[in-house]
Amino acid sequence: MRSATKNPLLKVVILGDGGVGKSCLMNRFVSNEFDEHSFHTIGVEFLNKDLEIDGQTYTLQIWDTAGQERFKTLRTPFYRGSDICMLTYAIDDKASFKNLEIWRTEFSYYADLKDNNAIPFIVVGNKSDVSSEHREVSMLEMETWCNENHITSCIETSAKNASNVQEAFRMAVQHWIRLESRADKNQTIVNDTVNLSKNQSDVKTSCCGGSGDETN
Ligand SMILES: Nc1nc2c(ncn2[C@@H]2O[C@H](COP(=O)(O)OP(=O)(O)OP(=O)(O)O)[C@@H](O)[C@H]2O)c(=O)[nH]1
Repeated sequence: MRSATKNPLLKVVILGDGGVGKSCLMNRFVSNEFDEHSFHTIGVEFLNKDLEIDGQTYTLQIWDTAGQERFKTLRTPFYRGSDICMLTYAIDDKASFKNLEIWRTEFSYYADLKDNNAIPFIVVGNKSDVSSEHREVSMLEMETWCNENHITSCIETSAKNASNVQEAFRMAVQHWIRLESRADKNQTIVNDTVNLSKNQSDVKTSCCGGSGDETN
């Protein structure tokens, strides 16, 4: 998180296969608009949007990336410094769901993650408005994959009818808040440990000083 502005600024990257609806999700969330004929993204685009949670306003800097393989070199430099990674697929496209693993690996590599748990991943199954005969991925499959990959946040959305889009971003930030407060607690423990060893070395010094005085 960068704290140059008054509100915490969170960098959110949206990843997933071309055509799953990443640009539409961002535009629905930021502008409450939907484009039936959205064009493929080339490289990356970003938009900012404020979100309030428990009286605190967070500025989300949302990076919409190009899902097509040919744009890989254009998108990957933008992964570093991310606070939240949204792994997206379309519920009527099984291949896009299967590719989540590839997206997660690509993100972890180029964001230079040491620990996958250090960044909130959220899995988003978009196009939940499609009719049941077109559905290729069930909720259970999504939840199972998330459990297996230790991802605790997942949700189905529709950028088309606006279902759960606000909730998806809210869920991601809430997850980030939980991880951040856990990291703060760990930092407090580390600081206490350092202080404790500092006190011990103070004691040693005065001991040595004391014995030195005695020999003189
Ligand atoms: N039915 C339905 N269609 C959607 C939804 N979201 C996006 N689409 C359609 O899916 C197509 C692709 O949407 P985009 O948002 O451009 O997809 P993208 O993931 O950004 O694609 P790339 O830029 O190539 O990575 C467009 O025709 C959208 O209108 C949705 O929730 N429901």
